[in-house]
Amino acid sequence: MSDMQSNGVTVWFKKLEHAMDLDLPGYESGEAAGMDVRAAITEPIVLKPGERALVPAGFQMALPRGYEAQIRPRSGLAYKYGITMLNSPGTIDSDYRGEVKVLAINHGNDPFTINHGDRIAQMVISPVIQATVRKTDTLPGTERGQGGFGSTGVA
Ligand SMILES: O=c1ccn([C@H]2C[C@H](O)[C@@H](COP(=O)(O)OP(=O)(O)OP(=O)(O)O)O2)c(=O)[nH]1
Ligand SMILES: [Mg+2]
Repeated sequence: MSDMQSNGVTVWFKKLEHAMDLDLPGYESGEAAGMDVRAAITEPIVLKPGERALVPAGFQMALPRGYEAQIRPRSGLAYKYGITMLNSPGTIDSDYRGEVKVLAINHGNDPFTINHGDRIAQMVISPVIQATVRKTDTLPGTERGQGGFGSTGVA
């Protein structure tokens, strides 16, 4: 992908031993927001309804400072089988150098098998802001005030 297409943001990947036969995460269409992430496992994982598993993705990565990667569900797996990410969106910090993993959970009614190489999740690269944290005893007032959790009605 050219720098023009990628908005000048480069992400570096290092494949791990157990994933040498797999494609690195990749965009499946020209303007896809997420790169699909594959399961890098030595034997299939069977998730019974309600079960979760930390699925290795087979790579380490380096994001530029000021960016995160979000591990999100694929809607097809969610719709057809109830497979999602328990911590969605999972957060990959730009200073993380461990193997990326996917925390999958089966919210469906049937056991679901994850095989080596399956596209189990997608990963979106996103800018983040690290705010300056300051302490005060008085916050600026607003029209909403403390109203929340449906205070404006439902329809
Ligand atoms: O779906 C995920 C979520 C996290 N991570 C890795 C990358 C991330 O940078 C690190 C820490 O994640 P997070 O901050 O969400 O977890 P934590 O429980 O706060 O752990 P820590 O104390 O290590 O920050 O774990 C993944 O590989 N997959
Ligand atoms: Mg953390």
